Amino acid sequence: MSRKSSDNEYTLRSLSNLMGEKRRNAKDDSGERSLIKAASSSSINSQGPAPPVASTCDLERAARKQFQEDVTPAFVFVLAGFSALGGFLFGYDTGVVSGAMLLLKKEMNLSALWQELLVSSTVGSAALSALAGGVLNGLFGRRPCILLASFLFSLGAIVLMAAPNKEVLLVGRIIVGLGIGIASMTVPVYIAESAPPQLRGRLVTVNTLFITGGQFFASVIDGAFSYLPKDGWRYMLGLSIAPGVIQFLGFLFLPESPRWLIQKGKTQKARRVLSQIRGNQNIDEEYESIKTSIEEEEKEVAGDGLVIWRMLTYPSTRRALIVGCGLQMFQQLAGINTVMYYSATILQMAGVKDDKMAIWLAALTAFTNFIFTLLGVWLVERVGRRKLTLGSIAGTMLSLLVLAVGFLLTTQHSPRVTLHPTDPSSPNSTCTEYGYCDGCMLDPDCGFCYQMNGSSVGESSCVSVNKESTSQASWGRCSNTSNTAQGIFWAYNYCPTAYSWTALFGLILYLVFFAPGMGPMPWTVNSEIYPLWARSTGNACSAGVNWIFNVLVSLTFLHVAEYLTYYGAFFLYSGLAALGFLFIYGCLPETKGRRLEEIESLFENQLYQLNKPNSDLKNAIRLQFSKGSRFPDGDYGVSYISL
Ligand SMILES: O[C@H]1[C@H](O)[C@@H](O)[C@H](O)[C@@H](O)[C@H]1O
Repeated sequence: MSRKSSDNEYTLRSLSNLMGEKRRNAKDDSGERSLIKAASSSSINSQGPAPPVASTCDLERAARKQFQEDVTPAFVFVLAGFSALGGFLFGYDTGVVSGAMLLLKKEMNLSALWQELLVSSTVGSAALSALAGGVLNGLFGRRPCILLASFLFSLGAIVLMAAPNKEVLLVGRIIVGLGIGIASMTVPVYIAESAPPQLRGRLVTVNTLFITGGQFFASVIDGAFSYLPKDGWRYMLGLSIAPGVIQFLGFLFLPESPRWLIQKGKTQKARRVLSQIRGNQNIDEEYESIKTSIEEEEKEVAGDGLVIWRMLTYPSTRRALIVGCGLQMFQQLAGINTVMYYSATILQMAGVKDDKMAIWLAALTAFTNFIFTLLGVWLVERVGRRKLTLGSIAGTMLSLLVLAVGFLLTTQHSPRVTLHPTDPSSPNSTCTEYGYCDGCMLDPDCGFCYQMNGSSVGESSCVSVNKESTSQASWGRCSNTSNTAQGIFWAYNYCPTAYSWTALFGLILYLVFFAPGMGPMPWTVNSEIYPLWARSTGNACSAGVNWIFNVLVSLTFLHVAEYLTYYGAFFLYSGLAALGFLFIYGCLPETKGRRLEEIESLFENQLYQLNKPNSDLKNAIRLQFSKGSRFPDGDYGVSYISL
């Protein structure tokens, strides 16, 4: 018998067992029951074509529902929820700092260098601890790492809340960063290793939903506490203690990953944990398959040396590592954090004049990012990782083009500077020399002060910005924000033109496309593509790459914008997203519905595997149920029954 037909037979047997199981469990008088019965009898009776009693989609839906009822005890959701608090803290602590900084720089009189230090120290230490997290995960397991991360989050929150000076603040931000790095690489792995295959993508993606949820919550807290006359930043930075402590307490009771336990030879404990997280399911088959694959892995990759070195030596893990790190790199190169950071300005450009609104507008952007990540949670098991990521990066690339064209149009229609007064406080200021708003707005020391004449820009000047608060000029008509009532406006970082709305349109389009795919998929895919022996190291490297490129992109954005102008910067990001598309198209296989132990094989002969998701199972079903009737194209998400 050929390999292919024996595979099909195996799949059919699994299908028929599953259906048989369902038949035994099915309740009287259920429509689904008759579907399942018909399916199972035709599976067992493979003599000739069965009558097309029901569409394959109905069958699949029925099977999916029944199967999920059978195998998904609530415990898995509790476990994923507590773990994803790590994602929430990642989002909260990276998001809250922008609002806190507005208050801190006034209260502590922070120089630009200190502001920069307080923001990037967290991302920098996250990069280091993500890399170190690989070793910790391998040695001590996932649970102690999550406990450590939540301890660091809570400790960091206390230090930040009580900080008497900027030096202590810096220590607090570094501690929090160490927590973020460890959580960012451990949580997806822990969820992926505990979830049943048909829910794995969805549950890991929930972690990114929590990241964007944390960012949204942070922006709301920033808005709310910005009204406090004093010490608002202490609440902003300290609030993360609550989820940190909840996660810590929860993880005192949650179990270690069963796969890590099996790898360490703690087989009894592993069986206990598997039974706990699989509820009434028989765990023997899953346990044996994990154990066998670990034993095979150990035989194949036996040897000393650093794991990273062994990963680079084996073609399949090398490819997986390239795919994982590449995805994370392109996620950041597509400019998500720049776009989010710059969103308030983009919205102001589009005509929102009230300065106090800026902080709430940033919340709106974070909310869009959050809501569309939810779409990703819904889509990931329906369309699969590959299609979702490809669609997302293609849309991201187009939206970046729209943003670039929007900025190009605003540059081309940049208003003239009509007045050139002398700055009384600093007569040598170069601001007043700019001829057009465009040059003025690219200079970080200057802003554009203008009067509206109906719908067009009237008298205008370029003057120096108030260093304390960029929402007003240091002198003249725009040094008093109440002048807006008389039609006098201050534009810092942007130029008012009739085309400004195009950038807003680009921003929304960007988030709609980025959030469901490029936001979560790099994390989700990385949690599943490495074999167990390489999983901690693989995730550590790819999370490290994510953080390193995060720092790089945010630190270089203003310089890039200065050299290439804003539209040039967005054209550049769009080009990078196009490269990302080619990379993903060429390298990312579909992992949906497969057991973690099967996924390594997808990287063995990449070209063959890329477009072959679940084809054996599809063929099997097609053979059994659809002779003579059309089997629609596409992936049905039936793969979870390929036991
Ligand atoms: O997946 C997340 C998410 O997209 C966040 O919004 C972003 O700030 C992070 O950098 C990214 O890793």
